[in-house]
Amino acid sequence: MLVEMGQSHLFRDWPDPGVDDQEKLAFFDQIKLLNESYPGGLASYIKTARELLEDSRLGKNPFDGFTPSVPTGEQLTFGDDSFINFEETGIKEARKAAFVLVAGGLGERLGYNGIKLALPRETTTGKCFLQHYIESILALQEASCGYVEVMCPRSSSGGCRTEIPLVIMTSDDTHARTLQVLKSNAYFGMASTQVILLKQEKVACLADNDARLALDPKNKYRIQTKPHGHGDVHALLYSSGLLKKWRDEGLRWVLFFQDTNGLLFNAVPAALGVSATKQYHVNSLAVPRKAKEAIGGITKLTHADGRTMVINVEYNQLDPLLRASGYSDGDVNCETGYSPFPGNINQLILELDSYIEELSKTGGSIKEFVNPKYKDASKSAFKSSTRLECMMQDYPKTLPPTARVGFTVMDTWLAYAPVKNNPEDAAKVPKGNPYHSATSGEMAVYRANSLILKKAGIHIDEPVKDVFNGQEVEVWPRVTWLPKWGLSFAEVKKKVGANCFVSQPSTLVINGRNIHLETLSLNGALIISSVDSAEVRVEGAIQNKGWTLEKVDYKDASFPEEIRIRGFRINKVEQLEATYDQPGSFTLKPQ
Ligand SMILES: O=c1ccn([C@@H]2O[C@H](COP(=O)(O)OP(=O)(O)O[C@H]3OC[C@@H](O)[C@H](O)[C@H]3O)[C@@H](O)[C@H]2O)c(=O)[nH]1
Ligand SMILES: [Mg+2]
Repeated sequence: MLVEMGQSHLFRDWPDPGVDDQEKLAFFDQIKLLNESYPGGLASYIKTARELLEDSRLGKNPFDGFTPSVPTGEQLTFGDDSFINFEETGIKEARKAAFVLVAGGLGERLGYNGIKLALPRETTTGKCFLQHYIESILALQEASCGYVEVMCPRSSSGGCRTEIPLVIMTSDDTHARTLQVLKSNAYFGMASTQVILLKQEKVACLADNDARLALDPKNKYRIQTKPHGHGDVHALLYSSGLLKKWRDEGLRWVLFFQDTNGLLFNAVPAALGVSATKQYHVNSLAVPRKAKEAIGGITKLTHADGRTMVINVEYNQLDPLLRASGYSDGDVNCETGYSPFPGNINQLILELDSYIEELSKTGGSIKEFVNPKYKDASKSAFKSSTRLECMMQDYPKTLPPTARVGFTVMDTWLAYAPVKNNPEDAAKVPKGNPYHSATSGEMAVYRANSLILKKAGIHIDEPVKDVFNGQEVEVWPRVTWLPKWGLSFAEVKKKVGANCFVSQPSTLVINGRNIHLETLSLNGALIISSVDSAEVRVEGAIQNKGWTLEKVDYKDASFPEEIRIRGFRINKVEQLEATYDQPGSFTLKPQ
């Protein structure tokens, strides 16, 4: 096959039989793996690569024949009646959902040495993204089962058996460390069988326009490989057999999400509610997008022949597409101060039946692209080897016109704060655009929680502006809570009274389910923990020196990397710590 596919250069320098035989056999083991892990095998990979490389060489526009325009979608406003209704519907549906986390990426832009899932989402509690995700899914599971028990009380005797599956797609770069974090933390409270790891394989690198495979510079008996992109998740899910198993178990939805968005679960219940209400086959979550922000734009594409689709146009392709379509300024903000195209946050909700139907046709393969960096304008040679890539959000590209494809826009403060950029690059982001750094990711958690409490009626001080690692951010009170404390806005409202106050320098950690803030006035730090069977009312004024933020320079190697990249550490000067580990009713009333 390799010879037929024009790959004889791979063997050209091989010594005679008897020399390096083990290495030669290992070469064929690798070929076998590359062949098996690609839909249609290596021959198909090479054939597609030739076509895409030729298109790239000719400078063909991948959107040739399509005209972009701004699509209309569902716009949600946090906290209004429709939002609250969507959240309630979403929580009911959650027990019919499976979650899929794509976490095979290296995070090259962030440059962190560990896996991104193990990074703290915020450093007040120090809980990592993975723990927060798992606790959020468990909270959804319990809340969703609560509805079942109310609807059919007989099932309550044996408790709710639903376990919402969590699939994590890993790669050789992340697999072992992801498994290790899960195992050493008892899967953060999930059953170990509830979490399924699927490892994506890398794909062969291409050395030239003829799609000759590139040899590993360090080993002439190995082919160089690189990641194929998060689009692999569809083929992996399909070949794993999980989708059909889920369908047989009565599941209806598959929710895809990415490694470092600390706000995502603020948006999940309502977004799922939109999918269920509108019966969307595909629902993409979006936020208002700043021009040139490194997030894809959701775009309506209309072909000359009348076909239309609503699809993500990746951030590096939006500007050229707009320029080629008569928008001479390209990717710019409109009068609202935002790009007219909603920004894709790559949280997709797919309806399971139609997903299986589509994958039965495609096997899960996703439209690929190639992005070679040429040596010069002749486009005859590459600076370094390239490979085919694919993106999970390109899934709708092959759907029939009858498919119900929609999107849901929410506020950025509520739904999106990824950690993708290292401090140096973040500080260079155009003014007014989000930093997407560890600093902004953590500050966004405090801001969102503060704003949610504020909307629920608590008086919260205005934030102060401060600069960490060269990035100016708003610093709100450091408020965090367990997902099961405030899974939805309705839930938060039930637990806070109108006469509460939290000052700007304060820290409030809510570590329990049934904690009611009745008349709390906080100026300092309060860490309150309780078991589920304890009901705690918090009343009165709490005043102490609290927890302060101290600046840390990202170049200061005396601090651990996860602290340096955010530019501050928390100095725990003084706090009131209250723990309720017995069932019963309690009141915390310091004065
Ligand atoms: O091969 C890969 C590459 C990436 N990934 C995962 O995919 C997720 C996204 O990766 P990146 O953070 O590199 O993605 P990007 O920032 O380039 O863009 C992505 O997020 C923002 C959206 O607006 C873009 O449309 C989307 O492509 C991460 O969770 C990463 O771990 C894989 O699982 N495998
Ligand atoms: Mg990337």
